[in-house]
Amino acid sequence: MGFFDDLRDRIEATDSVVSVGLDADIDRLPDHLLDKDLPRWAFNRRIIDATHEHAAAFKPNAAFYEDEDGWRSLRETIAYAHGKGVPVLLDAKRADIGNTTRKYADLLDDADAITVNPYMGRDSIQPFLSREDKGVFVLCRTSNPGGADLQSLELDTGEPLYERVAALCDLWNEHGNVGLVVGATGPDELEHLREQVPDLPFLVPGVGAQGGDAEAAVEFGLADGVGLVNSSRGIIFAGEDDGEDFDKAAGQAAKRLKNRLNQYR
Ligand SMILES: O=c1ccn([C@@H]2O[C@H](COP(=O)(O)O)[C@@H](O)[C@H]2O)c(=O)[nH]1
Repeated sequence: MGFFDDLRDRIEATDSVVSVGLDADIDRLPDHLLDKDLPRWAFNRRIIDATHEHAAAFKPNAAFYEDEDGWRSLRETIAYAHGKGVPVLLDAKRADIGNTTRKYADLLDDADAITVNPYMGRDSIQPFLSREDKGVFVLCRTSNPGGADLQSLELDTGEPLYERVAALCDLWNEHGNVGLVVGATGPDELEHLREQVPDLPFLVPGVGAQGGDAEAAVEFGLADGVGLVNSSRGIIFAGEDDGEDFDKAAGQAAKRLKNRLNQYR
């Protein structure tokens, strides 16, 4: 079974396409966790306990773990999520010359899927693509305000660059393990891309804190029912205070998002 088969099973089991983003920003963790050995791990464990029944996947962003304690926290987090039966997508946005990417691809020894950057071309992500049982989500049309600066540049064929990325990803999808990252903040682009590549599942970030379009995320993000709609801060920092109940607030937020998205499935 490949990543997207596992994801389909998980979506069916939880009746959810929610990706819970584990962006465990050390500066936003409740004070009472800061004296723990690994505060980010302590935080994530409680978030996972509170949200896993609503989570089709967990998506830690590597940026929040890139120090010694961070990597230990991330490894514990991934193992714990797996213990709950939840796939883990590492949002790392990696790629480099092939020799270097071969090392980056070791990240997939722990995680089930990864986000990658396509702008160095196929060889720069080939070591990820070759991991047939792992998912590879390629940045296509990102959710940030500057996403259009390069991604929407018109090529000599008249198509925007992000459409060329999507077309290439369709070609590179030899093992059925490729998806695209397309932000919920660009519903028109989501719609065009779904028409262009009907078989590629999307990871759709940008609902929640970034104010993206949840209906479009679901309508166009899923390929034959498979895809992920991510919220990070809107779930894990849903608790407004610094109190003990931060995990309860996260569980409620994950359930609310699941129900909201399910209206459109
Ligand atoms: O286009 C993109 C690609 C990745 N992201 C990442 O998703 C989460 C979104 O967090 P929120 O708190 O829900 O805004 C975060 O890890 C981003 O780096 C994205 O937002 N857009």
